[in-house]
Amino acid sequence: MTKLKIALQKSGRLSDKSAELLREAGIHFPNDGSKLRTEASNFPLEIYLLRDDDIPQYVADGVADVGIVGLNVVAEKDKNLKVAERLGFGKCRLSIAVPKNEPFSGIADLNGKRIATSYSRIVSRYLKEQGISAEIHEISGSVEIAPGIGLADAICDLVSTGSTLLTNGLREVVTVMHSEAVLVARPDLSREKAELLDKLVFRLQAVRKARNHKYILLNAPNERIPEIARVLPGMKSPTILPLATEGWSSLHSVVEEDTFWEVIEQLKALGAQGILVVPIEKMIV
Ligand SMILES: Nc1ncnc2c1ncn2[C@@H]1O[C@H](COP(=O)(O)OP(=O)(O)OP(=O)(O)O)[C@@H](O)[C@H]1O
Ligand SMILES: O=P(O)(O)OC[C@H]1O[C@H](OP(=O)(O)OP(=O)(O)O)[C@H](O)[C@@H]1O
Ligand SMILES: [Mg+2]
Repeated sequence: MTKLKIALQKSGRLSDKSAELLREAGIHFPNDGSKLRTEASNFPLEIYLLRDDDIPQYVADGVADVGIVGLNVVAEKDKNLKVAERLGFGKCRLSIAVPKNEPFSGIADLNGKRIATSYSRIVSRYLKEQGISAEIHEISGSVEIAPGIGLADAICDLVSTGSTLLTNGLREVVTVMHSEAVLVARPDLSREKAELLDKLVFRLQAVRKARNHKYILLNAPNERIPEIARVLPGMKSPTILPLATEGWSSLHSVVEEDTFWEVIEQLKALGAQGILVVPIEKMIV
């Protein structure tokens, strides 16, 4: 039987969330932390646990068929890979930062400067696009220390909360790219493997949509139902059920996580009562 081979980060920022996403998609596999190769028991999937930097190369070489890795690593390694799905976790940005007291009036200030980074390819490409000529110092980690020890004038590294920059006396001045975990695939998969990839993507989408939506139930006077239904269009239209209390109905729908609180405010203003919000496990539209 054909199996799809997937590469996941062994241990790091993406590991737990990658495994959790597969489990939520109903794919079960043993993960005792020491085995670097394992198999799903209920989906034709073989799992390799690797360093994240190696994943694009393994997928490009056909050692693995697909992989979960940060878009930042995909862009840096620059292999011929297809992004099959954005996964919505591991969100961060790749930014240029300078010592906090250093004046910075624009990207042109980087001309002739030394920039320390682990992302030399992305940074070179970016500086070239911007017409800036700077010296790039490639280092593999602890990039934020570079200006403090006289190794560079600026850095380019991943930022999420900004606390690492703050602790190291740096300030973010330019965002080079936004990143999140993505599922990447080799573009030349066999038909059987491409079908398995489609099945996997379908399941991941169902999990992701469910995570981004909530199921909402509320009571409302019948005369307010049309207005409330406009605020809560749901997947097609809301379900409306009569309550035992004369002149009242119960309305069920789905609401997006991002707009959730604004929608609740509007519903309250429209006279909704007894609002219940529950998580959705899977969502297939
Ligand atoms: N602060 C952050 N917030 C959110 N996501 C991040 C953050 N830092 C990194 N990431 C994302 O997680 C990915 C993995 O980061 P991690 O620090 O685990 O990598 P690593 O140290 O290179 O791991 P490995 O040992 O596998 O090489 C990054 O490539 C990026 O996409
Ligand atoms: O903006 P913040 O929330 O502070 O996050 C940014 C830091 O996170 C990442 O490092 P990580 O903590 O993963 O350590 P690593 O460099 O050892 O991989 C990244 O390289 C930054 O140093
Ligand atoms: Mg790495």
